[in-house]
Amino acid sequence: MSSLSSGAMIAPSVLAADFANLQRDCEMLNVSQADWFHIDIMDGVFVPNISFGMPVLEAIQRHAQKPLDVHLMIVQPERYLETFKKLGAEVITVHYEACPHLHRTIQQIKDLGCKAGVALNPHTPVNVLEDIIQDIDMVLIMSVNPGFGGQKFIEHTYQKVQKTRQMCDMQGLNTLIEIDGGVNQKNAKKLIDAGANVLVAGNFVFSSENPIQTIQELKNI
Ligand SMILES: O=C(CO)[C@@H](O)[C@H](O)COP(=O)(O)O
Ligand SMILES: [Fe+2]
Repeated sequence: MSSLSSGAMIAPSVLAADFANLQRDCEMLNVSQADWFHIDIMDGVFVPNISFGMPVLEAIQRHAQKPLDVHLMIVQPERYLETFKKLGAEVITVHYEACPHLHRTIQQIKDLGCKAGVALNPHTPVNVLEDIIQDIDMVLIMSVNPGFGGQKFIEHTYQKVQKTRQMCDMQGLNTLIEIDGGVNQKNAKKLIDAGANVLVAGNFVFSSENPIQTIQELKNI
């Protein structure tokens, strides 16, 4: 897993790729400066949308040459952790709001040899992580309501990033902070300054004229 001394890791969200040209888009990400492939799994229950499931992930795995960062927007994610590991997940993120036994779920992810992330919806305060932060590798802060790509970035996110970074610093932790939703060139620098070190970008990358260059520009921030 790559990391940088400055700037942020970039995880383009495959949800915004052209599914009729998935191999082409995976190969584009392979040659780009992207660090991870961000994979959004939505079940139509936890979020009001269904994205894609195992067969599509299997196809992505065949072509992706970078770590798969799997964002599970599903209820009872513990049912499928092993399957996602088999399908190439290196980072598995579950939602705080979907896991009544979060500590156990995190242990299950780590026992599989994956990095464990916890995602927070926009309305969930970061202090709910106080007693789990030392056990996780990444906090994913949703900067839109989960379920759809292409939404408008929620400005309050900067404050949540700062608070999360402070919480990590106070406990001497180097936890990754990933921001997901509406990320673009305008908000990326402020997010990094606030303490983010992984930026997910879907539409900003895939709807741009030159996605490779767009990723490079985000990477240079
Ligand atoms: O998890 C989600 C949405 O629920 C995201 O990963 C989106 O797929 C990001 O897409 P953009 O907002 O960058 O278009
Ligand atoms: Fe996501």
